[in-house]
Amino acid sequence: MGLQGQIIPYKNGEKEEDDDERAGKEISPFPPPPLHSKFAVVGYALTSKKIKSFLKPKLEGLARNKGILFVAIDQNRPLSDQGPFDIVLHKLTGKEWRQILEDYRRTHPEVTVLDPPDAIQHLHNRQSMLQCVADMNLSNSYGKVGIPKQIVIKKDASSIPGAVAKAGLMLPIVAKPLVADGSAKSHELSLAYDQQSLQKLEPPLVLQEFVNHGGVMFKVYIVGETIKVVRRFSLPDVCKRELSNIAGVFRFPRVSCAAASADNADLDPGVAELPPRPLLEKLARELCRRLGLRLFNLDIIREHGTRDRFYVIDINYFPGYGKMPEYEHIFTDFLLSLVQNQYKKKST
Ligand SMILES: O=P(O)(O)O[C@H]1[C@H](O)[C@@H](OP(=O)(O)O)[C@H](OP(=O)(O)O)[C@@H](OP(=O)(O)O)[C@H]1O
Ligand SMILES: Nc1ncnc2c1ncn2[C@@H]1O[C@H](COP(=O)(O)OP(=O)(O)O)[C@@H](O)[C@H]1O
Ligand SMILES: [Mg+2]
Ligand SMILES: [Mg+2]
Repeated sequence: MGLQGQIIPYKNGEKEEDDDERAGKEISPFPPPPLHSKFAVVGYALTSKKIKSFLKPKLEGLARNKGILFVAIDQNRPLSDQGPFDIVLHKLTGKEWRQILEDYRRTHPEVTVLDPPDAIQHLHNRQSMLQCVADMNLSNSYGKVGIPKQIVIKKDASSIPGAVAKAGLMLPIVAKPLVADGSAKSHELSLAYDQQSLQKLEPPLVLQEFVNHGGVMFKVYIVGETIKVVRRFSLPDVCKRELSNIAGVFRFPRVSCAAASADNADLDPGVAELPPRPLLEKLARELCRRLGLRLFNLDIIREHGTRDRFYVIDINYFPGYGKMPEYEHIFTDFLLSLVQNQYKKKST
C-alpha cells in the first residue's frame, strides 16, 4: 500500500496523535519513517502554463505546512511506477492520457483522482456541459437558474437559418464552437444580429440566445464544497434599435478574462449585486454531484431587469484558480479534507 498506510493526518499543520501514541506513548521498535511518509503526496500532471499560474510557491509552502507535498508526474514513465500518491491532480487533454488515468484508477482505487477523466470530458462539449443545469431546473425562494435557449448545429451551415427559425431562437445569437477543450479555437465566439448571416459560421456549433445582463457576469469558482464569486466585465446589452440597424456576424475576443475584473468597478447595484449565496451553494452542490466533479467554475449572468433570473452560460474544468481570491488556503484545505477522509475510510 505504500505511504498511504503511514499517513498521519495533519490538522492545520499540527500532527494528530495516532493510535500507538495515544495508547501511552509506546516507542516504535522501527526506525522513524522518512520525512515524506508523514506527508500526503499529491502527484500532478499539468501543462507548464497551468503550473505557472496555479502551482505557485505560496501554494506549495502552505501545503507543506499542512502536511501535503506536490510531486510532478513524469509523463514519460508508467504512472504505476511513480508515487505512491494519495491524490492525482491533473488537467491534460488527449485520449492517451485519459486511458492511462482510467487504468491507474482501476489498479489504485485508494488514490483520489481529481477529477475522473470521463466526468471532465462532459464539459468539453458545450451541449452536454449545460445539460445538467437544464435538467436541474433549479428554482427556489432565492431565484431561478437555467440556461439560455440553444441548439446544436453539427454540420451544413446552410441549414442554420431554418434550424434557428424552427427552434424559435431570438436574435441576437451567440455562436460558440461545440468543442470546449481549452484550445484557442474553442474560445472563438461570434455574435450574430440576423439569421441569414448565420450561414457564414463554421459548424459544429452551439447557437445560444444572447441574454441582456448589464455587461457584467459572475465567475463562480468551485473547489469541493467551497465557492468563491468574482465579477467580470462581459458583452454589453443589445437594444432593439441596435438589432434593427445592424446585420452580420461579428467575432468577439475573450471579454471576461482575468484582466476584465469588475470587482472594484462603479456599477449599477442591480447589475453588480452578487447572486444569492444560498442559491449558488445549492447549484454548486447539485452540480458537483451530477457532474461528479470537484474542480470547476461557472459563468453566470443575471437577466437584465430581473432580480433573481440567472443563466449558466459556461462551465470550465480546473479554471484559473490562481486568480481566485485566497485560493491557496481554499485549495490546501480542500486537499487536506480529501486526505483526512481517506484516512477515516482506512480506519473504519
Ligand atoms: O472558458 P472561460 O470561461 O474563458 O474560462 C477560462 C478558462 O477556464 C481558462 O482555462 P483554459 O484556458 O484551460 O480553458 C482560464 O485560463 P487559465 O486557466 O489559464 O487561467 C481562464 O481563467 P481566467 O483568465 O482567470 O478567467 C478562464 O476564464
Ligand atoms: N448567452 C449569452 N448571453 C450573453 N452573453 C454571453 C452569452 N454567452 C456568452 N456570453 C458572453 O461571452 C463570454 C464568453 O462566453 P463563454 O460561453 O463563457 O465562452 P468561453 O468558454 O470562451 O469563456 C461570456 O463571458 C459573456 O460575456
Ligand atoms: Mg466563459
Ligand atoms: Mg469556458
